[in-house]
Amino acid sequence: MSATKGSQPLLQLRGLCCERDGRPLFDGLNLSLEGGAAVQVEGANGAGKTTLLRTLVGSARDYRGEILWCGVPLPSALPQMRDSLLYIGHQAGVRRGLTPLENLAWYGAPEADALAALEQVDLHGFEDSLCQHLSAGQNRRVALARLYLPGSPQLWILDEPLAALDVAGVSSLQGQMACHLSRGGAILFTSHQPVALANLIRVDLAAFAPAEDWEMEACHAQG
Ligand SMILES: Nc1ncnc2c1ncn2[C@@H]1O[C@H](COP(=O)(O)OP(=O)(O)OP(=O)(O)O)[C@@H](O)[C@H]1O
Repeated sequence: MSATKGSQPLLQLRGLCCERDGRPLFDGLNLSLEGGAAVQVEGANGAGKTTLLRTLVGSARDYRGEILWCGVPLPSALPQMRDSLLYIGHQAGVRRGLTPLENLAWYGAPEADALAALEQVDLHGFEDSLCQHLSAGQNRRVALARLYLPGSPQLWILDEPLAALDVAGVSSLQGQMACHLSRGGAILFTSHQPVALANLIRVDLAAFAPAEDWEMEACHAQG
């Protein structure tokens, strides 16, 4: 599978394999992602989606295979990649003891930009409320407001960005993702639900699950 359109992909995975607790989650994962394209990583609970994303952003280093940023392998390319990366993980990175405005300021957003972004995610009127007093969906919106700030990095890696969002929130986010792609950005994200985007490659980790003989061997070892 390939999301490559031009000469040099932004991100390439070659034969990627991740294990946890001695159990292979996926193996032989190949992927290319270039500007203007999106990849949706799918898979059952526990398939390894979050593990994959954490591996790609350099939070987990125990993998086999190669990850390349603009043709240069990680980990040496990690600093360059992080300069062009906006990662929103499963926990969303919202500081619950701060307000939405303070959260965006923590990421360096000027107040005018932060206010505009919070308006875009429909948090007008909640800018100065403590995040610990906001709902799950509102906290997800605080995290996603970073996607609406000007000068967004080229590569977005998003773990379950649609989780906890209502219908209007999903629609707004899909629009923002499409806008990012139209500007030449690239997105790799996980989601259990369908996402309407042009130029979307869907990757099901089940296709890269370990061969059954691994499970057979495990059974024999136990028996
Ligand atoms: N640090 C860790 N130590 C041990 N096991 C781990 C660790 N991180 C993840 N795992 C295991 O790896 C498997 C994959 O977890 P992961 O969170 O990547 O799945 P996922 O596909 O994102 O699942 P979900 O859809 O439920 O979010 C799980 O069985 C999990 O228990």
